[in-house]
Amino acid sequence: MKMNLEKMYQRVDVEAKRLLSPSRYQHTVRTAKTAVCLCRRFNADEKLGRLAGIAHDLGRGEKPSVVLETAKAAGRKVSPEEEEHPLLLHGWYGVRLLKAMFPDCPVAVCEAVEFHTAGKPGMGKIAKIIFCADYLEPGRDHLDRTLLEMSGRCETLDSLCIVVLEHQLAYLRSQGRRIVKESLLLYDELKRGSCEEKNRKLK
Ligand SMILES: Nc1ncnc2c1ncn2[C@@H]1O[C@H](COP(=O)(O)OP(=O)(O)O)[C@@H](O)[C@H]1O
Repeated sequence: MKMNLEKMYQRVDVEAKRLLSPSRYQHTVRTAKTAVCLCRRFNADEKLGRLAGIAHDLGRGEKPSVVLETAKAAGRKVSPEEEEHPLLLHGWYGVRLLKAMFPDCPVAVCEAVEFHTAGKPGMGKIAKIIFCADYLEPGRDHLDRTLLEMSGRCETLDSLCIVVLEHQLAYLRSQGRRIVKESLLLYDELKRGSCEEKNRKLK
């Protein structure tokens, strides 16, 4: 029999508490709550958003070197950015843990966990919500008034993703960090979509 999403949430919550530091666990709880708010705002399934929120950092408790070795041993293609900064692989690792617990975990939740750090073009609604919720949950140090005001004004989930991505990419560039290709492709895709939307409205 398929386990329901509430039971899955409760089991992942216990696992997240066990695997993560107290502050990282609190971040996952706030991300789940923020995800529920975004699901209501953008008309997505709240139960999926809540589960993906509590699960998104399951892989964050493992040492980055172990995650990198596991990825290589499993035959996953590792990009130069991931090789240099294996923390980027914690979403991939987290999905392995999640699927080991629930082989029938919903695809939308797995996608959200796997791609929550850098995003990827074509990702679905729940993945976009977790991408934003992870960045905008109220405990984040980088939140300032401008970011909160801009986020609050967004009428669509895609425009919220653009605000989050622009903030995140500007920060990474200011630190001289290499940016993952998928983030740039996602950004292009979202910007193209928003131009098409504007053109449609003008017609
Ligand atoms: N698009 C990206 N390209 C390159 N590095 C990134 C990108 N997005 C996030 N990172 C880096 O990956 C690491 C993990 O990100 P994240 O999971 O958001 O960490 P945290 O939850 O601790 O803020 C961070 O060091 C972050 O700077």
